Amino acid sequence: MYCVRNVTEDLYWVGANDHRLALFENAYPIPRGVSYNSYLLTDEKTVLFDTVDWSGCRQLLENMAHVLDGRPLDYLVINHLEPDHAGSIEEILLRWPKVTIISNEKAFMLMRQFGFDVDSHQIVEVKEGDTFSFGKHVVTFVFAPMVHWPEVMVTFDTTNGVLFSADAFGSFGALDGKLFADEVNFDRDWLDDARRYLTNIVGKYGPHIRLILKKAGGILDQIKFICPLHGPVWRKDLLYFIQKYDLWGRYEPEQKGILMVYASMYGNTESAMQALASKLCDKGMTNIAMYDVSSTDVSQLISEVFKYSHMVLASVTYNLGIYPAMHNFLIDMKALNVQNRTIALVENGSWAIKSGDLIQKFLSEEMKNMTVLNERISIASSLHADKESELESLADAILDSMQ
Ligand SMILES: Cc1cc2nc3c(=O)[nH]c(=O)nc-3n(C[C@H](O)[C@H](O)[C@H](O)COP(=O)(O)O)c2cc1C
Repeated sequence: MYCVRNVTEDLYWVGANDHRLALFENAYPIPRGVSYNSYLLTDEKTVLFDTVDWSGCRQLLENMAHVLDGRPLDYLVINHLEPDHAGSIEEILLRWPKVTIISNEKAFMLMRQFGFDVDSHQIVEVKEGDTFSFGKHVVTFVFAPMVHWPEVMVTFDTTNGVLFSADAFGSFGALDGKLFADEVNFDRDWLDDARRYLTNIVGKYGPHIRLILKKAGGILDQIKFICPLHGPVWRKDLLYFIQKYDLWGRYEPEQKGILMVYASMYGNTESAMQALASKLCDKGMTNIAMYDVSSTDVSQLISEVFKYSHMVLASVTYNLGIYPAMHNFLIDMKALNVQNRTIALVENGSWAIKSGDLIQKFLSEEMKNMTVLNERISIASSLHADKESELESLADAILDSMQ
């Protein structure tokens, strides 16, 4: 059965939802599923903007057949060549051999690399700022390299203000009918997944996010819809989401609050973190999120890192090193260019306590603009009541640093 929705009068969402995939990019858990968004414009010419993952191809074809209603497909615009969007290109070319493909030089190179037979079809190679008319609708192409691949471009329809934003402004989560961000409680139900999507996938490329925001800044008043390749379409309150992107692209936190992450084998480090959290709450700071590094997917931790201003990292010593899951979290933060955070450390060990120094060294030498507080709690196996004052001082130091 076809499943389409109008974005505007003559623009249709013709994508597919996926609740079966467990790991996006074979890496990120997606318990809420994901959508592959593809859009079909029915102007004097018909135009498909990007395709879907191969797994959604049948749905795409059924949706297209319904909207086209016997008309041919005239143009295929490819903004992003990653297979979760480009996987159905070859099928489109087989079914509509007369279609003209519009994309850029790098994307055409990738199409050939991935084995799509583009050279036996009409192609139009566009450059930054080129325009193209499909009848009523005139679009312009804006390059957005590394958001999230080098060939990425976004297409702006100057006629109706639709921005086809590729992976930018996307989110994990299947749509399940609700196409528009204003049809869901985005802040409550979607923001965490939108942040987890962006920060894990493109977090490393903050400067590139800032560049595309700068380009969009020039035409902000003309953008009426943002149509990303995953997740809801934006037609109201666009600035809410643009401002989040601005923060994430600058590695600035969304909230003053504390992310507490611990690595604990037998529960003593965990117990110390609970005691510290209670002290912080006693003193009035309740915006705290606590995670066990061993049982939390690192993509969720990364998302939380981008949200909160402060962190407490607590780790046992393990074979004279940092506990492996905590070490992995640090490596991930570094890989994604996380910066501008204030961190307090708690370490634990039973005979040679090393984890605090090692984490401090990693944060100071391997990462940028990470402030580590001087106060640190060092636990010999378990935290005893005589260390209550140290707990108190650490809580005070964290709160002072939040002023
Ligand atoms: C495989 C293994 C390696 C460990 N290596 C060290 C170590 O190098 N130095 C140390 O002081 N403690 C080491 N420990 C002990 C733990 O770090 C220690 O018992 C800690 O207090 C446990 O805290 P927890 O209750 O939060 O798990 C090791 C424990 C295990 C199981």
